[in-house]
Amino acid sequence: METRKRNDKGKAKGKGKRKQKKITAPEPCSSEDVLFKDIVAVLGQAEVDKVLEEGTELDSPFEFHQEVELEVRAIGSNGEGIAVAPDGTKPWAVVVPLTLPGEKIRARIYKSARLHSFADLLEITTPNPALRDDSRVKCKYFGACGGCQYQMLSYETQINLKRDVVVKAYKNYSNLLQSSLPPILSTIASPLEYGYRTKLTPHFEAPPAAARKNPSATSDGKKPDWLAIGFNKIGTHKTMDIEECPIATPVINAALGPARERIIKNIHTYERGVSLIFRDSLDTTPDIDPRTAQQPIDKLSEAFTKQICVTDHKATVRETVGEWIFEYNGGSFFQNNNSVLVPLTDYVRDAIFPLPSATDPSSPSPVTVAVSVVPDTPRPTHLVDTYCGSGLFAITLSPNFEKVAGIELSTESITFATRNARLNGISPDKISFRSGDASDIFSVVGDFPPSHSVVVIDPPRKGCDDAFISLLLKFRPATVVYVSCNVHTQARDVGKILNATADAGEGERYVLQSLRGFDLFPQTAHVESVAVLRLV
Ligand SMILES: C[S@@+](CC[C@H](N)C(=O)[O-])C[C@H]1O[C@@H](n2cnc3c(N)ncnc32)[C@H](O)[C@@H]1O
Repeated sequence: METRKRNDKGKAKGKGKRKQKKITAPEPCSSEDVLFKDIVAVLGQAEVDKVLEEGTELDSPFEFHQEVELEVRAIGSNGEGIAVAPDGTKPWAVVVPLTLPGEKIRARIYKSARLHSFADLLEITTPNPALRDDSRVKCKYFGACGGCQYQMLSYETQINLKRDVVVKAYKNYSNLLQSSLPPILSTIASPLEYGYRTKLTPHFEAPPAAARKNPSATSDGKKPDWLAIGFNKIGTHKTMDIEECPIATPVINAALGPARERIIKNIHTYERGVSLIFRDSLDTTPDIDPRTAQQPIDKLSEAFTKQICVTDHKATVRETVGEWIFEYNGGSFFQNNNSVLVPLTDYVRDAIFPLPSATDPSSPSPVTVAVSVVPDTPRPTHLVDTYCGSGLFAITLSPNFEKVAGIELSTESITFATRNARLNGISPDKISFRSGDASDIFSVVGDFPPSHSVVVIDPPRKGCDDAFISLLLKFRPATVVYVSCNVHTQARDVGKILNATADAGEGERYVLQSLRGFDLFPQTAHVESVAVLRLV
């Protein structure tokens, strides 16, 4: 993390001199950094430069707990409204959750940082009816719970905002010229707007010592006032009590009540805080023997229609994605919105094997193309799924390839990926998984022909490290599909890949063929993004 001493130029010297504050620039691509870039866009670069030059970027014009009247100018990539300090004050932004551009608000300042303060919303004095309709809100905790930001917006507006996030991310982090970016397509909607989350992780703190010593005080079934089982309150690390969550699936909501009752009854037995897990799963009691599993698995049998809620981090969870069956460990990674996984995996497949263009005269019927440019590359035959988890992309895309290799850090996920391949009847001669750092895969795919290979990249939020990118560039697959839960690190990494090959010869240079967001988390500001890179 970059730090520098504050420029105290022009400040009183000697006695009474203010102690120098250390200015810590946010970690690049962190949510603070993303917010700061949004703030600069609102205040204007020239104004910001002036304040930075003066060295007064930490001198908030507001007192702690001051109430201010503001007009919101923009909505940031993290979902908060960004207002500016009233006329006559220095250029200064105020970040207020749950507010929308054009709205006039009253807010109370609670924290200040570089060129901005954070404030709690007190009142929306003039709402923006073109965007806000509070009757859309489906959750009684909305506005207090930190989970959702967008329930007052139409779903179309949410989708449009998420496209803007992708656009801004590539402008701010890719280090690419606008001319090297394809038109950023509209964000693909989630089929379910509520009731989609297949995983919930509420938490609670340990009881106070007095409650542990006096179990009778908590064993009457009534929830003590000090106990909150739920999620963080907006903008805080304080837990708020949550009895239901409308973005979670009905199966999870049905399990929340009984689980809460058990915890309340036994709370005196807990010595530490706990993070719970609720995962929507198919019934896992009928075991499937991978050695005898046939494809397609008979999903019409009861085993594949009865749903349960898994609440043990170590238990197996089972779900289907179209025709494919997946099992994974309750505590391990799996995408949290099942409804969008067929559209997502189909999209990746269609991006790798583009359909003929609607304007293509050889096409028998008009079809929609998934991509903007279709270079003449040989049909891919080999797939490398990096950061593969329990094999989502490797397995769902496997029919289109002769050979598939996956790699993933979690040995548990790799055990499941291997089992999932067997459950789905894919031969071990065709598909293999190994545990390790993603960059290790390039030492074992030496027999994959790069010109016929696709590398899928789906890393955690921090993106890829430089070692991975340099080995990827050495391997130089014809196609790279980068799926990301953090479009800012994706933009950074895609920029590195394109810039590293910008001066390369024919067939050695990557272009960004298509880019678009996917909405895995409706009602929140989060956006997933898929970038398709091709060698030209
Ligand atoms: C966003 S998830 C994607 C998983 C999978 N593609 C899916 O869609 O289910 C990222 C995965 O990367 C794994 N991971 C994290 N760091 C890694 C690394 N250095 N090398 C390989 N895998 C890593 C995590 O364990 C996690 O399973």
